[in-house]
Amino acid sequence: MWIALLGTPFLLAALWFLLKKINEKYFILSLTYRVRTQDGSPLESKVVVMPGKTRFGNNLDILNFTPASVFNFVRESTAKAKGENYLWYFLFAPMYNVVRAEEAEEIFQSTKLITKNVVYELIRPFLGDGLLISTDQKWHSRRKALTPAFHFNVLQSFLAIFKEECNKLIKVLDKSVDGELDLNQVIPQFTLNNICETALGVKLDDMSEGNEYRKAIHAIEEVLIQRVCNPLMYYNWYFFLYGDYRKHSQMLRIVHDFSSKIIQKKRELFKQKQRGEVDEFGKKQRYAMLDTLLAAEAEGQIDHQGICDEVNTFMFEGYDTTSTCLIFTLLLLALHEDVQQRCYEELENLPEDSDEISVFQFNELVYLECVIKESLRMYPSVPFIGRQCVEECVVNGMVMPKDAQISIHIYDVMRDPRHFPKPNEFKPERFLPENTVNRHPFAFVPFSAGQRNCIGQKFAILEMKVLLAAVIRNFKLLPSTQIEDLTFENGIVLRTQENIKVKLVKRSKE
Ligand code: HEM
Repeated sequence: MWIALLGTPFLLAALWFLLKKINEKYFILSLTYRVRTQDGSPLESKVVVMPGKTRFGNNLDILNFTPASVFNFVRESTAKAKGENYLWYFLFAPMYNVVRAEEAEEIFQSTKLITKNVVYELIRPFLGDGLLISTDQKWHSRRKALTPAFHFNVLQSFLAIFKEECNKLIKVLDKSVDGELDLNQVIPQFTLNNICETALGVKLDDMSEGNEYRKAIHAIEEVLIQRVCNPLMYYNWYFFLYGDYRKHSQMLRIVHDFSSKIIQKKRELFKQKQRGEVDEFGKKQRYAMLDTLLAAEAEGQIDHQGICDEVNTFMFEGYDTTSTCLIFTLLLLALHEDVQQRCYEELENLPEDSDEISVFQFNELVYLECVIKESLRMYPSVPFIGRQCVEECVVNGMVMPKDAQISIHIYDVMRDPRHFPKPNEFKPERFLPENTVNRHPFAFVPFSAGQRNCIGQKFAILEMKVLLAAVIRNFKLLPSTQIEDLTFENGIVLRTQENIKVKLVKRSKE
C-alpha cells in the first residue's frame, strides 16, 4: 500500500508530462490537431494565433452570438490581428482566417482547395448539390455544362427582361417621389423577378404562387442566419430540437415544389420544341438558363434532382447578392451628390429611349462600373467565403490538419489600406483603369477568384447597370439613411438590421 501511495504522485507527474507532450501537437481541450509550420519555424511567424477567452480555444468566445455580433467579432479580430491573418481553434477543427490578398491568392489559385467549409452545409437542404456547394468531379462537369448559360449572347437576350422589370420598377418609384423610399421593400422584388425569368423562363408576377414563393425564400434566409450565428445550430439534432426546423421544412417544400413544377412544365415544352412542334401558346419562347440544363439532361449529363439543385442555386445566388449591392450603391449615390452627378453626365451619352441601349453601350459605362465596384469593395454582398482541407494540406507554408476550415474575409481583404488607401472612404475613381495598374490582382475579389469564382458576375453587373442607369436618369437621389445609422449583420449575405431609405426627386427632362 505504501508503495502504491508513493507511486501516485509519480504517476500523476508522468501523466501530466504525457498530456503536455500530446497537447503540443493535439489541442486536447478543442479535440483537434494543431496547425504547424512546414519549415519548423514558430507558428506565430506565419499567423496570429488568436487567444481564446478560456482554455477551450475560441469555442466559448462565440456563444450567444447574434448576426450583428458575428459581424463585429470578425472585424474586431481583424483589428486585433493588426491586419495579419489569424487562427481560431474551434471544436474538432482550427479555422484559418485570411484577410490579406497575398495569402488569399494561393487559396484562390489552388486546384485542390475547392471544397466548401462547414457553413455551406447549412444551405445544403435548400440547394442540394448545386454548383455553389458541390465539389470534385460533380462540380467540374456541372460548371462545364452551365458555362454556356452565361455566354455573352445569352446575356444579350436577358437585357430585354432586365429592361422590362426596370420599367415596372420606375413606375413604382414614381409613386415615392418627394417622399422616402424604402429600398429593402422594392429592390429585392426587382432582382427576384429578373432571376426567376432568366433562370426559369417564367414571370413571377404572373404566377399565383409568386408571393408565397417570395415569402418562403425570405423565411429560409432568416432561419439560415439564425443557424449561421449559433455553432450549436450546426448540429442537425440541435436544430431539430431547438431551432425553427418545422418552419424551415415547410418553406423548403414551397420553394422546391415551385421550381420542380416549372421544371416539369418546361421539360414538356423542350420536348415539343425538339419534335419541331409549336408551344401551347403558339409563340416563340425566350431562352432561360433552364434550357441549357434540359439540353444537358437530354444528353444524360444531369437528372431531375440535379436540375432542381442548379435552378435553386441560381435563384439563391442571383437574387439577394444583386439586391444587396444595388441597395448599398443607391445609398452611396444618395450620400455622394458629386458621384451621382458624374454618373448622370456619363449617362447623357446614351440614347434617350432605353429600349435602344445595347449591351455594348452598358459595357462602356466606365464610371458607373467604378461606382458599382467601389460599393462592392466597401459593402461586399458576400462578406466571406469558406473552404476546408479534405486531407492534411499545406496552405501558406502551414500544415493544416484534415478538416481544417478556411475563411477568406473578402470584406477585410478589400479594406486593406495597403491596397486601398483610406479604405473607409467611398472613392469610385480607385477603379478607373489608370488607378488599378499596380494593384494586387487579388485585392479586389467581391466575386471570389480562381476556379470557383462567381459564374454570374457579368450577369450581375449588367442587371445592376440597367437599373442604376434608369434610376439616375429619372430621379435625383437624396440622403435619408446615414451609414452611421446602420447595424451590419453577417448572414450568408451582408445585411443591415435597419431598412435603407433614400429620398427621390423627379428629374425634369431638359
Ligand atoms: C453582386 C452580385 C453577386 C456577387 C457579389 C456574387 C458573389 C459570389 C461569390 C463571392 C461567389 C463565391 C462563393 C464561394 O466561393 O463560396 C459566388 C459564386 C457563385 N455565384 Fe455569384 N455573386 C453575385 C451574383 C450572382 C448571380 C446573378 C448569379 C446567377 C445568375 C450567381 C451565381 C453564382 C454561382 C452559381 C456560384 C457558384 C460558382 C461555383 O462554385 O462554381 N451569382 N458568387
